[in-house]
Amino acid sequence: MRIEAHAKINLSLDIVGKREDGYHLLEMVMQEIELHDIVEIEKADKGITLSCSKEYIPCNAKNTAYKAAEMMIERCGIDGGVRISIEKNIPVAAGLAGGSTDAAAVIKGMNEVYELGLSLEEMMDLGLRVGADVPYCLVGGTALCSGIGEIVKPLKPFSGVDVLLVKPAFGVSTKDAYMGFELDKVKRHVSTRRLIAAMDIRNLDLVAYNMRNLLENVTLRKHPILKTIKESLSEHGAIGTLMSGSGPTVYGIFSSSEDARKAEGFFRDKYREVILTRTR
Ligand SMILES: C[C@@](CO)(OP(=O)(O)O)[C@H](O)COP(=O)(O)OP(=O)(O)OC[C@H]1O[C@@H](n2ccc(N)nc2=O)[C@H](O)[C@@H]1O
Ligand SMILES: Nc1ncnc2c1ncn2[C@@H]1O[C@H](COP(=O)(O)OP(=O)(O)O)[C@@H](O)[C@H]1O
Repeated sequence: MRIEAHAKINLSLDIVGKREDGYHLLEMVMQEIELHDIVEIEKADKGITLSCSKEYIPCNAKNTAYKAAEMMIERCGIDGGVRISIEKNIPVAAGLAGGSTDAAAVIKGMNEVYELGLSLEEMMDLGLRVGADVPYCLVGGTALCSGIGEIVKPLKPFSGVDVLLVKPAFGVSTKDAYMGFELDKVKRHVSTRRLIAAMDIRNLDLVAYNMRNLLENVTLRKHPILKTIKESLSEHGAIGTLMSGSGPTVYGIFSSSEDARKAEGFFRDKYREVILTRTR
C-alpha cells in the first residue's frame, strides 16, 4: 500500500502554558502542504523492516515510522510484521513534521493492511504516543491545534496558496527550541482568532499580517541567518514570512505564482533546501 505523507507549515504558533511534565500548551494553526514523502507499507510474517531513500535517517527504533509500527503491533495485538519503505522528500529536522507525518502514514497503513477497523479518534490516541504532532498529521488539512498539539479542530480549507520553503544547511532540535523559550517574557500573544478570520475570507494580506510563531525568537536569536532569509523573501515578493514549527525552515507566502517562481530562482542556489509548494 502506497501513502502520500504530507508535510505541514505553521501559520501560527502560540504558547499559552506549560504542563508539569515540561510539555508546552499550544494554540497553533497548522496547514498541510503539497510537499510529501511516499510511504509504502506491506504485511510481513514477522518483525519490522524499514528502508529510507536518505541514508542519514536512522532505519532502526529511532525512526518515527519504526516507532509507530512497533507501537501498533504491541497495542493492537498484531500477530505479524511489516515492511516499510520511505521515499524522503521532506527536509529533516526542519519544523515541517516530516517524522510525524511518516508515523501517521504507518498508523493509517497498518490499520488498512491488517484490517483493524480503527476510527480516526482511535488512531489519533495511538499516534500521540509517538509524538505530539502525529494526531494532526492523521487529520491533515487546515486545523487549529491545542493542548500539546493533539487537540485538532478542522478549519475551513486554505488550499492553493503559493509557499516557498527555505531551509539552510542545519537542523534544529524541537526539544532545544522549547527549552530556550521563556513564557513569562511574552509581552503579546498571537492573534489566532484574527488569523483564522482572515483565512476564512481569504484575505492574504491580513493572513500575512497575523502570521506569528512564538518560537521564532528562540531560533532566530540562535541563527541570525534566518532573519536575513525572511527579509530577503519579503524583498522578493513574499507578502508574509514565518518560521515553521521549531524551525529552521522559514517560508514566504505569495499572492502571485509568478513572483513565487522568480523568488525560487533567486534562492535556489543559495540555501541547502529550497522548495516551491502550495497549501493543500
Ligand atoms: C514545534 C512543533 C509545532 O508543530 O513542530 P515541529 O517543529 O516539530 O515540526 C511541535 O510542537 C513539535 O511536536 P513534535 O515534533 O511531535 O514533538 P514531540 O516529538 O512530541 O516532542 C519533542 C520535544 O519537544 C518538546 N515539546 C513538544 C511539544 C509540546 N507541545 N511541548 C514541548 O515542550 C518536549 O520537550 C518534547 O520532548
Ligand atoms: N521518518 C523520519 N523522518 C525524518 N526524520 C526522522 C524520522 N525518524 C526519525 N527522524 C529523526 O527525527 C529528528 C527530527 O526530524 P523531523 O521529524 O523531520 O523534524 P521536525 O519535527 O522538526 O519536523 C531528526 O533528527 C531525524 O533524524
